[in-house]
Amino acid sequence: MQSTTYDTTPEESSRAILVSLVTDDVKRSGIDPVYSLEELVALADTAGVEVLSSMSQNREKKDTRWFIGKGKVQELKLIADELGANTAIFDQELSGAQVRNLEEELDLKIIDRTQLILDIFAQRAKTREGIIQVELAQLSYLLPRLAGQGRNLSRLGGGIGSRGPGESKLETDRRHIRGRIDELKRQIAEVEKHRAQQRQRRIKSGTVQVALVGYTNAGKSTLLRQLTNADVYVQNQLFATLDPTSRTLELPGGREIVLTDTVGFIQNLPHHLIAAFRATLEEVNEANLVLHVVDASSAMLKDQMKVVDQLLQELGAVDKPQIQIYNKKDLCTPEQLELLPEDDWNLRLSAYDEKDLEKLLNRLQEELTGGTVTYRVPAARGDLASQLYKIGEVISQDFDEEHIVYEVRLHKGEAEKYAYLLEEYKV
Ligand SMILES: Nc1nc2c(ncn2[C@@H]2O[C@H](COP(=O)(O)OP(=O)(O)OP(=O)(O)O)[C@@H](O)[C@H]2O)c(=O)[nH]1
Ligand SMILES: [Mg+2]
Repeated sequence: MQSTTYDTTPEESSRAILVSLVTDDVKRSGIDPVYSLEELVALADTAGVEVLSSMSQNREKKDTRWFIGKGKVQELKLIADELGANTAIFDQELSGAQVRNLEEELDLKIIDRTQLILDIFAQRAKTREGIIQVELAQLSYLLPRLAGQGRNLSRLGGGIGSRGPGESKLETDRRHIRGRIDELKRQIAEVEKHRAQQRQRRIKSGTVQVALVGYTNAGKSTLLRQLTNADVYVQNQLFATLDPTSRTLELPGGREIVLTDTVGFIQNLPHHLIAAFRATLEEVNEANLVLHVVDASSAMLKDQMKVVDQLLQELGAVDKPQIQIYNKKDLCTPEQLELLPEDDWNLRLSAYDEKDLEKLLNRLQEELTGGTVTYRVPAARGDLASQLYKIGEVISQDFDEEHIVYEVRLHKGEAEKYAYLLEEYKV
């Protein structure tokens, strides 16, 4: 089977003007358009695009033909000419027809936020799994936009936004792309199966899993590196991490746990991307404990936490015991620090402060190594057995007349939540 990498080196550097349209829908969505545009600058920067200028328009609704108003299109044309731009990046999703119209009118490469994010992911994808997932997301995004886009893409050559399926791909018909999508889905199903087997093995071996999740650039990889000396990529860039990395970590009491770093979240994360990365993100669902890493110094802290919570909800991981890690404490003003809660479930720290790391380790030790309890469960009740694995680490199991006797070391948070279900089987 042919393998495809869309990670092409830009032939010409992209010089872009960023465009945001603030419609009533955007206002209602609760997304701060100013912050979103700032984030688009960071995304463009991460993708290696030179940002020349940005503009935004307030409008009740988007224009069907041009997305922004016709007058604004002309303004964009003037600015682009004056600054020598070759690209315009829109902060909201465009339809295929809008892209085509804008490209014809402006003679600029037109891309939107989703495409930019997909592009960054394509640059970053290194493992087979990551590459398959990105390609699936790109094709799913492209398929409904295919009509009429081929000409433009082939005309515009390399650079940002062309890391999508290239010219030769676009000459092939939709059926071909659908076939490829099916093939990728099949491969992802295989990946999922493989991951499920790995998880099963880990569960059997009683390994305690802790997942680092959080907004992009919050400091997840830094924490993993600081705690485990893992050689992971830390960058002041968005989406530095794409593929989950796991490392074992020894707690102060000597117990080993597995700590997993995951892909960062962002507001308006393209839907196709979430769908394609489900297998990867599913790791979070298997964790016994979630560490939600937050950049406490960010002015958008609340919004970023909300985005992460929503995504955890979508993944079905919202009920996991979760400790909020308010990271980058060293960058916070005293006023910011004062607003941050601190208790068992909320820790303030700096990933670069040894004392803080010790504090975190002690907290993990406390959370993951509670007391042990013995349960005697009918052998036929597999459903109860799976509950047992949720509330703690099974240290031993013995058969006893159609029953299984489990010795379980309870995880503090989970035990409180689920243990009552098993109360009657306690020995
Ligand atoms: N001052 C300070 N900087 C930090 C701290 N933790 C992380 N950083 C910096 O924040 C930036 C992002 O860190 P990463 O660890 O790459 O962030 P991440 O959450 O893994 O980001 P993605 O992989 O993009 O989701 C880097 O420049 C780090 O050096 C901290 O406690 N204090
Ligand atoms: Mg990272």
